[in-house]
Amino acid sequence: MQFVSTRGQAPVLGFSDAVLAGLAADGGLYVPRQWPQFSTEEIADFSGKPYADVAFAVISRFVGDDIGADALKTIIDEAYFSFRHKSVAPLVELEPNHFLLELFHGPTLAFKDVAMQFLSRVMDHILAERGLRATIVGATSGDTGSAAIEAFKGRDTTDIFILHPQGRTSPVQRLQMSTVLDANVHNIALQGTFDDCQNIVKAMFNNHPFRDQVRLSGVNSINWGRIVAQIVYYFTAAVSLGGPVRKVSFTVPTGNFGDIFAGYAAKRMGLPIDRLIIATNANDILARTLSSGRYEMAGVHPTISPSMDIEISSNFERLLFEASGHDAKAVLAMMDSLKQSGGFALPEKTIASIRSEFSAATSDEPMTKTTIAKIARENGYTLDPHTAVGVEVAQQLRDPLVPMITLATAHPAKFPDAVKQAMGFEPPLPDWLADLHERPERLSVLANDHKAVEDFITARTRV
Ligand SMILES: Cc1ncc(COP(=O)(O)O)c(C=O)c1O
Ligand SMILES: N[C@@H](CCOP(=O)(O)O)C(=O)O
Repeated sequence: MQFVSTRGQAPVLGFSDAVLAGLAADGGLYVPRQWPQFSTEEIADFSGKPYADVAFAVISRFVGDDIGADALKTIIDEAYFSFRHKSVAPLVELEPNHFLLELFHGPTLAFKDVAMQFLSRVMDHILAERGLRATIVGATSGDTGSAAIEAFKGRDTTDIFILHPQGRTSPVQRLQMSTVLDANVHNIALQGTFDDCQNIVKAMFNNHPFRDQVRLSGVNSINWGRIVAQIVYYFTAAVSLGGPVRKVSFTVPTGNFGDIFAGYAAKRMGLPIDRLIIATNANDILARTLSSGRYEMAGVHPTISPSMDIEISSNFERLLFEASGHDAKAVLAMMDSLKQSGGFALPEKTIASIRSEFSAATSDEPMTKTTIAKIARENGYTLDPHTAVGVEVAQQLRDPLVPMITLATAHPAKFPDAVKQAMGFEPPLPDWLADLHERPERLSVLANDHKAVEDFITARTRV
């Protein structure tokens, strides 16, 4: 399997090299040159199989010969062993023909665990085989960081540096990161927004001498190794509702577009999906783009769903590449315009292609709070604020005849203040995190300055 950059100017890589690279050398994102295909019979055969077996079937198509089948199987089995639900990603019926895909049964209570538990083991395997160490960086609005730190803590092959926007995560999210005191873990509270954190991460990848010196690698969904693991649950969910014979739709609370892009990938691989619905919070750049055909930055506002407070939606670049028929020149022009002027117009054919598969809508702050309260009252289910954005949008746009699966991306206990505002009480943390607020913290506050972050990393990495 070969991976190409969305900007067309970086070397074509195999799976292991694409995973270690994170971001392509030309600033683009790696995507498979061709989508592996599953026949209707192969998809039907996933029915009733353990999650790890479906994961192996899907992921091995992308890995090719880069990792032996036995080693890959062990990596996948170990990755999902730590999940507290035997199905890993169970479906719960919320209302007739509307289901929640619970993705928060991993160690840090968010969907990021599904990919991160896999990615840390794959990276460890590749680095150990090559006798190398790497410096891992990541930008987080809260969940990627905690999942990455949990997955990489204590590993011999990596030092991990996670940037979060100071004061803009929930306290539980911050503590899940800053109370991990392993020597290879470094938390940076950046004086800026999530987009500032992400820009610094991308700038470090684009600083080639620095990138080579510290052997930089990334854990955000710009890394194909994240997306590949997220494709799996689209298959397991659809199959348990009658797929591939019956089409289903998905609504995905969206920020960086990694999760919904994984759904798009599943569709390209043969999974019959009717609509992919992008659910945005008040930071609605993607909903505006679908309706106007222009991607236009307008400033990020803090919301009660902070993990989606994002305006530079990185993986949208992957969709632009696909929807423009792999036109890397057109993607480069759009990304240049975004950098220069904060926006770009999508070519008519590209936006038409996107609209043929995706819809989008917004749940603003009052709507999200009302949805949390209403679903608790009428359905007896406590939603986290990100999932509530998804549920509200699914209810706005769904076709009642097509099963709708809304991705439940986090556990409500990660966002106690938001849930309390809506319902009047705080959902309790699970037992293993009950003393989180008493644990000692370690983090470093840094200015929103690319050079300061590079200096911090250079002084601490053990590559
Ligand atoms: C709880 C939660 N929901 C939704 C999202 C949005 O997912 P994505 O960035 O893949 O679009 C995030 C952050 O990524 C998140 O942490
Ligand atoms: N919401 C994310 C932002 C980063 O997204 P990623 O999927 O690209 O890692 C977070 O929780 O950090």
